[in-house]
Amino acid sequence: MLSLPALAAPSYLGGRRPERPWRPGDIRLTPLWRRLRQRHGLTLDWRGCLTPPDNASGPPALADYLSRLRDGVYNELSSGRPLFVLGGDHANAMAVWDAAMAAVGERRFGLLWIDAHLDCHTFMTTPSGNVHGMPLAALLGLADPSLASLMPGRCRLRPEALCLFGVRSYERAEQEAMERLNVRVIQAARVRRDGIDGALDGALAYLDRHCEHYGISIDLDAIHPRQAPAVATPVVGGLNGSALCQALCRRVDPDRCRILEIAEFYPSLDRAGRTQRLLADLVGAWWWSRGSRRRGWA
Ligand SMILES: NC(=[NH2+])NCCC[C@H](N)C(=O)O
Repeated sequence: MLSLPALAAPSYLGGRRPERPWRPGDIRLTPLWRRLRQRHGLTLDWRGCLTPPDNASGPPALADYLSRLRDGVYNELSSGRPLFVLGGDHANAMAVWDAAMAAVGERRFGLLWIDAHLDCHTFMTTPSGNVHGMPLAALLGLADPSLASLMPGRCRLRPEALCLFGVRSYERAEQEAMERLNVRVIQAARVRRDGIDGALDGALAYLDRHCEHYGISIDLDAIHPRQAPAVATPVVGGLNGSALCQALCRRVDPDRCRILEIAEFYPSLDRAGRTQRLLADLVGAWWWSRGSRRRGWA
């Protein structure tokens, strides 16, 4: 049994609906732990669990949370080991990827962002006011003052080192922002047309040209809502979960990709452990990609 360094970040402060924070070892998450162990030979080596204080809400609480998360991720990555971060809503990404860029070097780092949404709003353009729809704007340096005040660090993601994958729901303003920066966006329709292997090959070949190391951020709503119901903002027509796992396992380069974030996990919305099992398979696919044993890391 191999143990994978992991951080729990069950914050829903930037999300659309509240959710009771879970903890490592939580009995409600048994399908996840069990599948990881039995199918993938993995246990999670919990390096920490960052929970927001009870009844926390509003921007100051979120800013405080993100800064703790950023420090937690940064400390883990400084050890040189790989890391899996399980969230919580996608506002967490502002902390996770800031820390990754600080640890790895901003100019060497890229990001594969697998998501139904573009998550590139600011407080000036958001239709909902939810910060989980804004992390990429913050990371790309497009934040308005209110969004900037939530940011836990100063790193900037280079637009050419970002590739979005599986997108199918967005508003005009964020689409324009992405187009202005010339960010590579591979829409879900394109994935359907080219096949997931071909489309993922394209995404990773693109990142290979623009960065030395990359992270992967998976918003569970990228996947078809029938397969991953435990999300707050489901969108029809998602990626096929098991095909995505297989493609990741075949294509991700374990030497260049050391950090995986899985976000928008709302355990209370799951049905019969479906999302949890898929989540375990995504983690397994990443960890064992290209038959890697990730030697020298763990
Ligand atoms: N991380 C997410 N689930 N993002 C969904 C964002 C939905 C919509 N674009 C909004 O800003 O409200």
